[in-house]
Amino acid sequence: MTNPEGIRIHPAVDHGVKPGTPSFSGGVLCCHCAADPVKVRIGAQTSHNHVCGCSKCWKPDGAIFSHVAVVSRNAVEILQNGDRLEIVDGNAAIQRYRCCGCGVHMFGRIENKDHPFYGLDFVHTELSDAEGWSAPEFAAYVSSVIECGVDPSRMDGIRSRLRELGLEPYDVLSPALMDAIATHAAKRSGALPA
Ligand SMILES: N[C@@H](CCC(=O)N[C@@H](CSCO)C(=O)NCC(=O)O)C(=O)O
Ligand SMILES: [Zn+2]
Ligand SMILES: [Zn+2]
Repeated sequence: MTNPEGIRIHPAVDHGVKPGTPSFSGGVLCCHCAADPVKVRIGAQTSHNHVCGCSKCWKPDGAIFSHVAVVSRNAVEILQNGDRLEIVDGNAAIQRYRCCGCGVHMFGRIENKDHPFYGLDFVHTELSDAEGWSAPEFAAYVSSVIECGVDPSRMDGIRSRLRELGLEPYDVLSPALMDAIATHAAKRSGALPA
């Protein structure tokens, strides 16, 4: 891999995307507090893992993208120090719970039952030291990195690097997820049978 500009997409993919293990069944996410971290158990394999350039998702220092996947909300269990979790933005579609000590987002939850992704929580599996989590499949909200302060002149290089890593860049979500959102909307409007 070339990466002559030294673009740092995210530490989990910067040295190549590692494949997941289909039989993998979960692990424990820990926040970055050195002592007594918040811990959240994810009791299932994740899906739709992607890197996300939006300004709302949590990114580790130096990374241009977050690394985020979804899992059933029923598989998410707070194990310790849940009293340190606070909602970042109660008006957002995804209510992200961050540790008030270190700022790391532990999970994001959708409470609106009409949302196309209701029932799925958003999680950052890099917070677990277990191996086998699903691999990122694409890059979402790529143009949004400009909203986070990336100079627009860097976008060609960033998109090339994403393609080199096998993470096709999209300015919203992948076609499969956009089709799922549109199908949900069509069923609600009656344009397609429910
Ligand atoms: N340009 C905006 C985009 C923010 C955005 O819509 N983010 C998406 C993807 S997050 C995970 O893939 C989203 O669904 N947000 C809902 C929410 O954050 O509640 C920006 O960069 O801010
Ligand atoms: Zn913390
Ligand atoms: Zn995002």
